[in-house]
Amino acid sequence: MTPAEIAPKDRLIVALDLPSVDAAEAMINRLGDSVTFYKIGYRLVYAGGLPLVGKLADKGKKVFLDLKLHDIGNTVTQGVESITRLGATFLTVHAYPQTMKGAVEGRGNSSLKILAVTVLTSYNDDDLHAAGYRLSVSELVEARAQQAQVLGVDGLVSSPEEVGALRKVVGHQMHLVTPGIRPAGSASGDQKRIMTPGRAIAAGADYLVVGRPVVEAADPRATADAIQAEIAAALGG
Ligand SMILES: O=c1ccn([C@@H]2O[C@H](COP(=O)(O)O)[C@@H](O)[C@H]2O)c(=O)[nH]1
Repeated sequence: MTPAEIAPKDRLIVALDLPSVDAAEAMINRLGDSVTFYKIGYRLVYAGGLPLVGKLADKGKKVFLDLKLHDIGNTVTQGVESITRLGATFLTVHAYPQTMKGAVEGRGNSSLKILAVTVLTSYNDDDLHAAGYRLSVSELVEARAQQAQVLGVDGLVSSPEEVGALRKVVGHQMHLVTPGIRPAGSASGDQKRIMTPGRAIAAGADYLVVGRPVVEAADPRATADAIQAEIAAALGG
């Protein structure tokens, strides 16, 4: 599927960052048919949520498994080989060359897509420097994107701020997936590189990941519907 063919509704990925499988299932029921794509990350996986990947896939939902793997290449390859059997659509790894190479090998010809996390959206230039990097966020994101593309990675996770530049680097062959999304007026929390849903789509993002603004909303379904309407409007729909 080319980016232009992705339906507006399917571009919203709701992060199920909830404390238990029961809480996640309750949220999925509340969101009903308004949300088609979910992200499962550390919080839910370590609370016993991994089987939800298959359950959601069986219900026709897509799942982004946000495990952000990073280890020696052989271990990553073997881990990803196991993950190909779970039914997820996307899996994240950190954008280090050995890690990305191992993940692409492990994914093989399966339908699982590997996304490389370029620079976490909670980091700014000062945070990168404090972690020992000499490059700015935008320089490191672009360098890692180039490496990811050469290694055969399927997509990139970045903030929406980098999406315009990334399109010039990787064209339309890679999925661009952006957390750091904040509807106007919502709290940024620990996110430092943020954009509204409409601006992120206009910048060229394929998929938007939204957690707290939806799952902590008084009315999660109405919030998800409003984000999808903003996405459709930005696409000219
Ligand atoms: O760079 C990254 C990579 C992953 N994430 C994840 O996305 C969601 C965002 O949640 P919000 O509540 O909307 O901030 C969360 O699960 C992160 O682990 C990211 O934020 N930035």
